[in-house]
Amino acid sequence: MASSSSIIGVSSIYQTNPSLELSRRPTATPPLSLPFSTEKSNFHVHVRLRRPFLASAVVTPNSSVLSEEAFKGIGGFGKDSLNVSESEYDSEDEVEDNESNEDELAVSKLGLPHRLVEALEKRGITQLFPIQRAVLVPALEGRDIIARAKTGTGKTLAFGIPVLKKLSTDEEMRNTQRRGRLPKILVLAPTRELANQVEKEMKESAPYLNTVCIYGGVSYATQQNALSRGVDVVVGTPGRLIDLINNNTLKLGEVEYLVLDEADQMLAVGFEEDVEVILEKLPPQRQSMLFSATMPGWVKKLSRKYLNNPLTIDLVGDQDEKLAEGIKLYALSATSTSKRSILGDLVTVYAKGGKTIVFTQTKRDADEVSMALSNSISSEALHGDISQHQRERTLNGFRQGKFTVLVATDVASRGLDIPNVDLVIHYELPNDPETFVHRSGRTGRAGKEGIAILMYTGSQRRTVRSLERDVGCKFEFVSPPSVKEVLESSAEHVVAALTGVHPESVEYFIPTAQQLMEQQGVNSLAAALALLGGFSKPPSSRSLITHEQGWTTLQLTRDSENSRGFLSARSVTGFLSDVYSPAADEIGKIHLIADERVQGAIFDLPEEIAADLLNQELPPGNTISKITKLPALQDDGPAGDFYGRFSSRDTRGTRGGREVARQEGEEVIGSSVVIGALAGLYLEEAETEALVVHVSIVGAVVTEHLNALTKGTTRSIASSEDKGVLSICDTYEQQQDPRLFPPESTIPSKLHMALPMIN
Ligand SMILES: Nc1ncnc2c1ncn2[C@@H]1O[C@H](COP(=O)(O)OP(=O)(O)OP(=O)(O)O)[C@@H](O)[C@H]1O
Repeated sequence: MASSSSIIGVSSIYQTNPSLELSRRPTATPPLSLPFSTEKSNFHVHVRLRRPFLASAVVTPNSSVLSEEAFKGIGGFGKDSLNVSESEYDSEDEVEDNESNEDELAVSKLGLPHRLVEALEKRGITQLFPIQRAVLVPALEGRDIIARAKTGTGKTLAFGIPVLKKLSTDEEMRNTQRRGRLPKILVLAPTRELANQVEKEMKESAPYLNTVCIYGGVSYATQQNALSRGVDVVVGTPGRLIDLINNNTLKLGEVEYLVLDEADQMLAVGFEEDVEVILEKLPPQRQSMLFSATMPGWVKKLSRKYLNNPLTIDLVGDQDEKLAEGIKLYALSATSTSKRSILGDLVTVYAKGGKTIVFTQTKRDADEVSMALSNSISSEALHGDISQHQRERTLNGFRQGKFTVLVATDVASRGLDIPNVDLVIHYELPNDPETFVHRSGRTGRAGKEGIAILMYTGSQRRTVRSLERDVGCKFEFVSPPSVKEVLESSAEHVVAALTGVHPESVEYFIPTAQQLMEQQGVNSLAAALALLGGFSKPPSSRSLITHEQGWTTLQLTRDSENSRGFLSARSVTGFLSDVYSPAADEIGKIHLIADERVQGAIFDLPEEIAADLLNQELPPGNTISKITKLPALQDDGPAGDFYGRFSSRDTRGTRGGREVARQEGEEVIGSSVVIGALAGLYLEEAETEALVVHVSIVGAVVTEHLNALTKGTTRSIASSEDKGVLSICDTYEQQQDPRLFPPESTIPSKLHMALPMIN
C-alpha cells in the first residue's frame, strides 16, 4: 500500500539540517483552523537542548520554537536539563517566539472547537505536551503517523485532540446526533483496563460525543445497546470487537480515524491476527496512527502493511535512555526466598506512603505475593484470571487509594495512568526490555518523579546488565533496607498520617494524651507511633546475609593468642558443634571476616537457636555476638551467595563455596569442583543449581580456552561433577542432559590440560 515514509526524530535531527523536507500526500482534509500558517510545504524541526538525544524534537509548521514553559512539568524537560545554548538562537527570534510559543501551546489558542477546549481546560489540560504538539499538525493534515514518546508523556491526547477536533468539527457541520450512526473513530488497545482508561479520557475531553468501550468479560447487552443508540468513538480490545463485528452489531464501514495504542503490542504475535481481522472491515480511505513508548524496528516494517506513507515522530531516539526522565532506577539482588520478606520493607522505605505496583511473571505469584504482603500492607492482586468485574473493582480501589500496593502481572504494565504511583517493583525480571520500559513507566508520569526497583537473583546478573544496555539506563545497586531504615520510614509515614487527623478528633483525645504524657512521658507517644506503624511487636530478626526473616546473623571472633591456625568455614562449624551442637546442625551461611588482624567469621542461625547459642558458655578467647552491620568479608559478602555447607534444610541443594570446597570438597563435592576450588575458582550458587564459574576469575589460561570455546562471549561454564572436567553449559538441565553434555572428546585437550596445570 504505502511506499515511503518520513521520519521526524531525534536522531534525524542530528544528522540533517534543522529544516526537514517531509514528503506529503495530498489530503482531502479541510484546511486547518490553527492560528499559525500551514501553507508552507516544509516542517521545521528545532532542537533546544544541547544534551544529545534528549527527546525534544518538535515539528512545527512555522519557524518558531517551543518555549521552556512548554517543557515545564514534563520529567527531565525542566529548565535545568534544558541546558540551552544561547548561540543556538537568534535573539530577535527569541523575543518574538516567547509570545508566539505560548500561543502555539495554549490549548485555547489552537483553533480547537470551543467545547473541546472547555472540556480539556476543565481537566487541567491548558498547554500541549511535546508529543501532542508534534503530532497535532500532521495529524490534522490527515497524515498516517507512527509516534513514539516516553511513558506518561501524554500520547493519549496526542492522538485524542486531533481526532476529537476533526470529529467535533465534522459533527458540528453535519449535526449528526442521529440514532444508529456508525463510529468514525476506532481506538484499539491491548487490555481491557487500558481500553477503559482511553474511553474515559476521550469521553471527558469530548463529552458531547458518544464514546463506547468494547471489551470482553462483561455482558454483551450493554455494549450492543450503546452501539445501537449511535456512536462516534469506539475504543476496544480486539477479541470482543471481533465478536461484535461477527454478530453484526458493530459496523466499522464509516471509520475515518484508526488508532493503535500500544502499537507494538497490538502488532505482536498473537494480537496481529485479530487486528488484521478488524482492519479488513475498515474503509481503506482512512487515517491511521500508531502510538507507543516502545517501537521496535519490526513494528515500523510491519506497519507499512497498514499505513499510507506514514510520518514517524520519534521523541525517544535510538541511543537515548528509553525511560521517562523522572524515574530513578535501583537494582537489588535477592534470593527467591528472601524476595518476599524484603518486598514489604522496600514498599515501606521507597514508596514514602504513596502507591506501589509490584510486577510478577505469573498470576499465581501475583496472588501469593499479594496475600503475603497483605498481612502488613493493604494489597490486592490483578491478573487475567480474575473476573472482569473484580478487575475493575480492584483498579478503582487502587486509584482511590483504598489500598496501596497492587500486585499485578503484565496485564497492568502498559498504558495505565494511575495517579501517585511512586514506586514500581519488578519482583520478577520482565520478559523483554520493552516490558521493562512500560512497567517502570507506571510511575514518573507527566513530569512527576518515581522509583523503579528491579529485584534479581544471582544468576540473573547478566540479564540486568543487558537491560541496562537495551534500555540505555543505569541502575543503582542497593542492599535491602535495614531494620533501622524500615522503622524510621514507617515512623515518617505515621507522622505524615497524623497531619491528616481532623482537629475535632484530636480535641477528644487531648485529655488522655495529657494524662499519658504525665504518667509515661515520651514513651507513650513512641508506643502510639510503634502501634500505628504496625510494630506493636519488635520487628522479627532477619539475616544480614540473605535478609530472610527468622534468621539472625552472629559474629564469632577469636583472640589471636588462643587461635589454633586460621579460622575456616569448617572450623566454625566444628567449633559450634563443640559448644552447642544444634547450632552446627542448623547453621546457614558462613563468611570469614576480611580484616587480617581479626580471627573471625559471621554466620546465620535460626532466631531461637541463635538466642540459645548466645547463652552458652564459650571456651576462653572466643566471643560470639549479634551484629547489626556486616563487617568487610573475605569473599565480598553476600553477593557470592555461599552456603557454609550443604544444609539439610536447604531443599534446593545449594552448593558449597570456595572455602568449604577447599576444606570439604573431596568428601562432599565432585572432583571437578575440587579442581575448580583449588584453582581458586569463584563458585556461585545459581538458580539452576548449575555451578557457574565466573570467567574473569578463572585465570589467564582457562580464560583463553574458554574464550575460544565460547567465541569470546561471557557464557558461563558449569562444572560437571561426575566427569571431572569443565564443560560449557548454561543450565543445570543442560548439564544433566547427556545429549547436550559435551562428551570428553569434544572438549579441547588444552582445556583438559589447563585444569591439572592449575591444580
Ligand atoms: N497537556 C497536558 N497537560 C497536563 N496533563 C496532561 C497533558 N497531556 C496529558 N496529561 C496527563 O498526563 C498523564 C499521562 O498521559 P498518558 O496516559 O496519555 O501518557 P502516555 O504517553 O500514553 O503513557 P503510556 O506510554 O504509559 O501509555 C495523564 O494523566 C494525562 O491526563
